[in-house]
Amino acid sequence: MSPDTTHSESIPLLDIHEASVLRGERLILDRFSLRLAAGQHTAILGANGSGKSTLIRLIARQIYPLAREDDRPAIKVFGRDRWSVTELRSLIGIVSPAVQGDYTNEDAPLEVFDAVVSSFFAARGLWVNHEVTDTMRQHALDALAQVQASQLIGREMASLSTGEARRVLIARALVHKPRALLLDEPCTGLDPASRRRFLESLRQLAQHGVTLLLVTHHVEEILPEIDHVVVLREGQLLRNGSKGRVLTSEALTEAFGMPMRVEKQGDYYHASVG
Ligand SMILES: Nc1ncnc2c1ncn2[C@@H]1O[C@H](COP(=O)(O)OP(=O)(O)OP(=O)(O)O)[C@@H](O)[C@H]1O
Repeated sequence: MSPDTTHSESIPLLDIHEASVLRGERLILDRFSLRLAAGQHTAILGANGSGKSTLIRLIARQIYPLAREDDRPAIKVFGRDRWSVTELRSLIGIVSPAVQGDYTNEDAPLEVFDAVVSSFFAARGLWVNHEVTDTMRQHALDALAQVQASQLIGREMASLSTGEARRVLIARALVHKPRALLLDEPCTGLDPASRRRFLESLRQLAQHGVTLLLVTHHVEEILPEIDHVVVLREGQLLRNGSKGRVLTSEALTEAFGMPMRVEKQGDYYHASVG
C-alpha cells in the first residue's frame, strides 16, 4: 500500500472486527469490534479488569488475536493488518506506566535527551553504532519543547518526578510526528495541579493534529477536545458514541457496577459514586 493511501483521512485509525484474545485459559476479549475514524480523539473508559490494557496491547501488537475462521484480519490499523512494530510506532506513539517504569529504572541510568533521540533507533538509549543526525537532534529538541520539557535535558530519567518523566516519554513518542498517541492512564501518580497542567499540554497536542486515544478510569480526565467515548465492561464494548450520549449516570453505573452520578462541569465531566 502506498504511503499516500495509508495517510488518507478516510481510512480509519482503528478497525477491530470480532477480535478474540485468549490469555492463559481465559477469553479476555470476546469477538470485540470497534472502529475509530482517523482524527477522532477518543477516551476508552472502564473499570479495573474490563480489558483496557488488553486492548492497548492488541493495538500495539504486543499480543495477537485468535485467527478468525473466515481468515479476515481481526485488526487493522490505518487500513493495514501487517505492520512492523517500528513502523507502527511512528504512526501511533504509546505511553503507559509500564513503558515509564522501564525508562526510569535506576539500575540502568538514562539521560533525558538520549531517552528521546534514541527513539529513532527504537532503542532505550544511544549505542556506539547509533549515528544521531542534525535532523534527529532537532526533532528531539522540538518534541521536548512541545511538551515543555526542554529544561529537563541533562537530567537522569530516574531523577524525574512522575509527571516530568511522562512528558519526556511523550516527547520520545512525538519525535516521529505520529498521527496518534495512545496514552494509558497518563495521569496516574500526578497531584491535582500537575494533573491539570499535564491535561492542558495534552490539549495542545490534540489541537495541533495529534489524535489522542486516552485510556482512563477517570471521567474527569476526558479533555474537551475528546468527543468520542468508548466504555468497556468484562471484555465487551458496553457503549461507543459521542461524549454527550455515552457519559451518562446510567452508562457509568452499568460500567462500574455501582450507582454513579455524572455531571458536566464547564468543558469537563465529573463522576461520583452514589
Ligand atoms: N496474562 C493474563 N493471563 C490471564 N488473565 C489475564 C492476563 N492479562 C489480563 N488478564 C485478565 O484479563 C482481564 C482484563 O485485564 P486488563 O489488564 O486488560 O484490564 P484493565 O481494564 O486494563 O484493568 P485495570 O484498569 O485494572 O488496569 C482481567 O480480568 C485480567 O485478570
